[in-house]
Amino acid sequence: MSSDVSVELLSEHSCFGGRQQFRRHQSAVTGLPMRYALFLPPRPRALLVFLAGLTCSEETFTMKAGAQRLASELGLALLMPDTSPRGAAVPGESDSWDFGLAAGFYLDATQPPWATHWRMESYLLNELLPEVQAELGLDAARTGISGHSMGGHGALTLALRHPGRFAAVSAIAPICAPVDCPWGRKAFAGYLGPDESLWARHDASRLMRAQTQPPFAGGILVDQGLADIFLLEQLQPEALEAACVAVGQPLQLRRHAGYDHGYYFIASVIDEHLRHHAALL
Ligand SMILES: N[C@@H](CCC(=O)N[C@@H](CS)C(=O)NCC(=O)O)C(=O)O
Repeated sequence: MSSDVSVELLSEHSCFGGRQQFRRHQSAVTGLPMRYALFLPPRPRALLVFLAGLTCSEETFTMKAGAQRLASELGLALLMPDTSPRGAAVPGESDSWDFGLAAGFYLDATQPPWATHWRMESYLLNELLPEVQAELGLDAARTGISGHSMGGHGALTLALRHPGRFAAVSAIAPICAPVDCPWGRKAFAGYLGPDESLWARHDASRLMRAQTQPPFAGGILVDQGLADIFLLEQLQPEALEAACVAVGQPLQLRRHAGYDHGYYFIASVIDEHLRHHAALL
């Protein structure tokens, strides 16, 4: 258990020789209590942050992906943050499933009424991650990031926006070009306002194109199901692929016939993501 008294252990479960914990702590950044899940293998030698998608919480990946068995074997601690602040009672926060609650998009909102609490980027980078890294004695060279859908967007953009903070990156069915898709446009308009020039700073494909040299020498792994109903309109992996080609960034983009957007797909490819990170961290 964390030695930090401000971290509350909500539950703990033995799991593949390690411990699956659910925790809550008070965030100064969001001004709210925040929940997260942490899987601790018997001998943690690296840390993988996994960001979940729209409608999810810290429980979703933890309970559905089946990542703990191999993570335990590889010595990977797994950190699963929540997908937005909760409990702020911002008017309209639960009006739609793709904006507000469980739809934080891993950025800091600048627009009222979101800007006060919806600060997931600063919360993750300046608060949660340093806290967990310090507890485990693991630095950035031993930290990777991955995610699914909105969380894949989060993994790619946070790694690109914060060079040196993550030594490995991967994503499963990520939103690759949010400036050009309905989910991204709705979120960015609401959280960042009407000036679209500011949106590009949170768009993985545009951020990649702006690189002067390939940022991830170890390569990026992306898996995408071809029976994913969100593929064409929302996810657009071809935009990330083209951006990586343009800057010489190695990208392994694997397209899987028959797989949809859900956790059966994630469970089917998660082992290779864990191995990707374990090899680089
Ligand atoms: N709420 C939407 C879909 C939301 C959705 O597919 N969310 C994805 C992330 S974008 C997810 O992981 N959902 C949780 C789950 O499948 O357990 C719907 O019902 O059509």
